[in-house]
Amino acid sequence: MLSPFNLLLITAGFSVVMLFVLGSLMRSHIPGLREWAGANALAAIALVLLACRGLIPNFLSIVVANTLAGLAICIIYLGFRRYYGLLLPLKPIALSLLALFSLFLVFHYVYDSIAIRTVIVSWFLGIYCLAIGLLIFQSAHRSLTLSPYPARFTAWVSILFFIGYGLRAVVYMTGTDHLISTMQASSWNLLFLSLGTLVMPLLTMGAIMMVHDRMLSKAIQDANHDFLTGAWTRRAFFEFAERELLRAKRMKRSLSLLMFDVDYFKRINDTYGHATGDNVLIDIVERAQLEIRNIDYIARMGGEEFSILLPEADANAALAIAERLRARLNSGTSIVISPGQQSTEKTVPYTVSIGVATHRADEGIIALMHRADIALYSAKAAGRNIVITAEEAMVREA
Ligand SMILES: Nc1nc2c(ncn2[C@@H]2O[C@H](COP(=O)(O)OP(=O)(O)OP(=O)(O)O)[C@@H](O)[C@H]2O)c(=O)[nH]1
Repeated sequence: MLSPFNLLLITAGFSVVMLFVLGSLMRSHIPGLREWAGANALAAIALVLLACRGLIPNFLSIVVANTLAGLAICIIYLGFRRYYGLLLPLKPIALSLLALFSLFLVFHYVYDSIAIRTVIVSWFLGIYCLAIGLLIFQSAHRSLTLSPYPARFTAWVSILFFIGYGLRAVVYMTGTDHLISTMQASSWNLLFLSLGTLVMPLLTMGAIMMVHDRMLSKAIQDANHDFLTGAWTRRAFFEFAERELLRAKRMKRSLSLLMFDVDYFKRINDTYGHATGDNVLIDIVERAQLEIRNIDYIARMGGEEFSILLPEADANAALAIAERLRARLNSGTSIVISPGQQSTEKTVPYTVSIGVATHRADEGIIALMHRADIALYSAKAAGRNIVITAEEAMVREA
């Protein structure tokens, strides 16, 4: 039967269930999870204390229970701040909780009024819900997201709860409903308690959706980006290449490909160490990014081999970009070498060889890559630190 007692216990049960769901996500180490779990544990205790009204001392079922409910919403709010990497305003939050606790003491032991206490706790919870909603709306752009839906859902749910708590405060401030006990089965009380049962589960569900979204975005980001250089991975490259090839065919536009490889990279590793070799790879991608347009894609295909896909670049444009790139990378790089605490800077000379191919009608991406690859090998055979086109490579081979 729908009674305040049952509603409070059902909500406590929801919070316990949420604890298990949050627990299953803990190993993702996404900031905020600990706070949300802590808040649900506190909410479950607060709700059981509230439900035990009359069975346990009033101090526990009124003052402690409501302060714990307030603490739970504060911690949920802190969880969202942590999720977005924001500072935690612990002092104002502690002060607001102290105020809540003190007001409950006053309006129970000095001037006993359940209506005033209800108004106070409704404002308290409502304002924190509003703060959560506004925080998410303002901070959503800070987070790596796949879809805006989880954050929007959570923010709107928080705003709706703010409205619900505001209405509850108004109803008891104006005496629209005359509250004698929290366990009173009046329509207003049941309505607000029912609404209250949804707060923790829905805010937690929103948080879980946001955690999932971040986990998925991070997994996709990791799968698509080379961990060392930040360039696209081979996997991502093929995706883009297929898409750009279709677009080039459809729009009858050019598409070119550069394949390049560091010359004598093994020697660089052997002379300066593997860490310096890594720095050379990072430097290559940083410099190449400056040379290419924002519609181009640079990918690390493996080891010291890279590809650059050049949409809307014909053979002449591709050759010009390749020459510019070769010249830029040929200038040697200043690399900070950090043995222990001391860091020294030295110039590590390196060069690259580049093969260029421009898409031919009815050619697939594998065939295009193959021709660029042959051009690259031809550049290596020609002495390295040189750009060779696929057409030139064919002439050289003949
Ligand atoms: N530092 C570093 N070295 C790598 C990485 N991946 C591959 N290598 C090294 O790159 C070197 C490639 O050597 P080779 O294939 O002989 O090519 P190369 O010395 O550049 O010679 P050419 O390509 O013929 O000019 C090997 O020594 C690999 O160990 C990496 O992520 N970091």
